[in-house]
Amino acid sequence: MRVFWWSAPASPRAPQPATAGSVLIMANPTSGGYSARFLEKVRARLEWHGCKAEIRLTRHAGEIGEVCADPELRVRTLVVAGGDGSINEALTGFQSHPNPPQLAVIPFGTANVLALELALPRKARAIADIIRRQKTRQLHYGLANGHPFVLMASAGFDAEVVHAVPLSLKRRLGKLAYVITAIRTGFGRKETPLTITLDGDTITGKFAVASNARHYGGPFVICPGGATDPGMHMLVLERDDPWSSVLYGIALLFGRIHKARGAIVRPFSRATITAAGPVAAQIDGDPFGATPLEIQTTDRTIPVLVP
Ligand SMILES: Nc1ncnc2c1ncn2[C@@H]1O[C@H](COP(=O)(O)OP(=O)(O)OP(=O)(O)O)[C@@H](O)[C@H]1O
Repeated sequence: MRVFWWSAPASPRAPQPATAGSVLIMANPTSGGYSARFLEKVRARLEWHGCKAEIRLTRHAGEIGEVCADPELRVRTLVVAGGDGSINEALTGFQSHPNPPQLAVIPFGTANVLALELALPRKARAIADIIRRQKTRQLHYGLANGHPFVLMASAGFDAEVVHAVPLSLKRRLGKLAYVITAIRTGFGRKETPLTITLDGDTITGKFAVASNARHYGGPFVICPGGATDPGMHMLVLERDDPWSSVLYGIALLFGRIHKARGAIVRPFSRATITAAGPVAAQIDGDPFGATPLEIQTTDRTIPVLVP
């Protein structure tokens, strides 16, 4: 068996001394599309250019957040090799770090919407060159019940699917697992009306997503502006019965969701999403409990490496 040199990663509780200017790659080996070979190519290219790079594989959920919150973490660039959930962990960890490093992304993950948002390349060499060149943009993010999110926070049908999708199915089938779970969930569920307040205005709907990004669920555009622009938009759908969900799904595929009947897209600074009973919620594609959600835009940013 081939043993890679990083196969025995250091404990996050006993971080190795790290030099300023160095690169730490935190890789989630359970993320969709994970490839040790790909990581090694990125590392080798960086080292070839004289850039010191260490790879650590996570051993449990939450480890990226722990490493990113650790004040002893003193690297110039923290690279997340994983999906949107892993990136959210890093962002959350950075909230507790006195001087967080800049963020870079090696896009694994089932969807990796942030990689689309930042137009990241898919080739190892090109990604290494982004890390090496150090060109940054400011990544804006919002807060949902005080928790940071970079893509979206939502309540309703999509969050129910995120809660229900079995991990084994997601690992086996990737995005198709969400489609299968959506079909299974869609026919048995009870619709719950949501009340959404947007900077004081109240609207009602069955599904609401506060989007900090242009894309949703893949390369599908749902609102203007992106994660590197300030401000957020709320998309509210009036209906979520199975037939309406299919029609909204088609509109989403064609980038026409904002024009669909019963769809509203509005910019906002502060929003709440409430319901008579708890409705499933998600942020950045991972389960996030249930309503009520209190969402706010912030003027906080972190530097992220871009092409
Ligand atoms: N070693 C690990 N074992 C189990 N879970 C992990 C491990 N490392 C990270 N995780 C968790 O896995 C979750 C999902 O990972 P990630 O987002 O990287 O991949 P994904 O689910 O395939 O992609 P996406 O979020 O784009 O759909 C993260 O929220 C993270 O907490």
